[in-house]
Amino acid sequence: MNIALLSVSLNVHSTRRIAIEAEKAGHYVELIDHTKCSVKLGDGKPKIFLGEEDVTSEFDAIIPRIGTKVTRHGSAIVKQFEMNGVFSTARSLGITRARNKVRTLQIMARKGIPIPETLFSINPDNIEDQIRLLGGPPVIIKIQEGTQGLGVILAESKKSAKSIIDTFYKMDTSILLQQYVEEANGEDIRIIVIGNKVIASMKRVSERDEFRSNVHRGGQTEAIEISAKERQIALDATKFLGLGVAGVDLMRSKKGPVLLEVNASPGLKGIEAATGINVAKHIIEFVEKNALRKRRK
Ligand SMILES: Nc1ncnc2c1ncn2[C@@H]1O[C@H](COP(=O)(O)OP(=O)(O)OP(=O)(O)O)[C@@H](O)[C@H]1O
Repeated sequence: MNIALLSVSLNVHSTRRIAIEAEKAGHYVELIDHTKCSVKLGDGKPKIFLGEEDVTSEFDAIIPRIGTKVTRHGSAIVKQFEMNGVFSTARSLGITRARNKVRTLQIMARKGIPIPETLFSINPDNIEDQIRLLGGPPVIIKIQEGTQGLGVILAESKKSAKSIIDTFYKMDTSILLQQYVEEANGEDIRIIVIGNKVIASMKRVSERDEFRSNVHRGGQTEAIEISAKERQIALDATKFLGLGVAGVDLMRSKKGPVLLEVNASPGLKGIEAATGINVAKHIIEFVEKNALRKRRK
């Protein structure tokens, strides 16, 4: 099978891992830098170009690994491959939904998936009311498009919460406010879902004097067993967003597990190291099953 890895570089660990497993399984795999792709619409079938090369009909499947800065363009390229009948491990709609924390939480709330109490607004006139609606400080303030824990702020007092929120509103930065899940103790859970199955799960534990458990913020990882409820939340969240492969983040709150967010291109380094599970191989097996099925239709 011919597989395109939509990523900016093979130097990205997860991209490289997937390429290695694809080659081991006997596939032809090519890195397609989506930032260098263009789509030509008009007469005839829409065409996708990598630079000057026409790559419209080169691939049976694509595996998107779209970075935060180019979500819109990246998902448009994914959409074009999809519309041309190529199997993708993530639908373009799923990529854009997952990238937007508010959108994700809106969908989850509608579907009855438990999430932390969350509020979004752009109004600087009633910040005190907004904090009160969340039960008062401490509150978490998140930049909507943040990643790796950057742009996630813990405001412990009303004074600091007000000044931070006010600053973001005045800067036109989209944020959301969230109840601080203190009892999670700086820990969260990452669950990898591939094709409606939980493949691996790990706990991330934050460093001392840090509430964010992201590996990029010094969090330590270990494999864990998850509960039946956590498993169901991960499977449902992935399905509701329309993703084939996802990294679902949960926290254990006193009300039970709550969903934090869903990643459409989850990193593989931490989870493979913590669990010893070959996640990249599972992704390729998922592609094999589904791309072949799509071709047979
Ligand atoms: N409401 C909350 N209460 C307590 N801790 C939180 C809350 N929200 C986030 N955290 C902590 O901050 C970390 C980063 O939050 P979040 O996952 O929302 O941000 P991110 O920057 O999008 O991360 P990622 O790189 O996983 O996409 C979480 O892993 C968790 O440890």
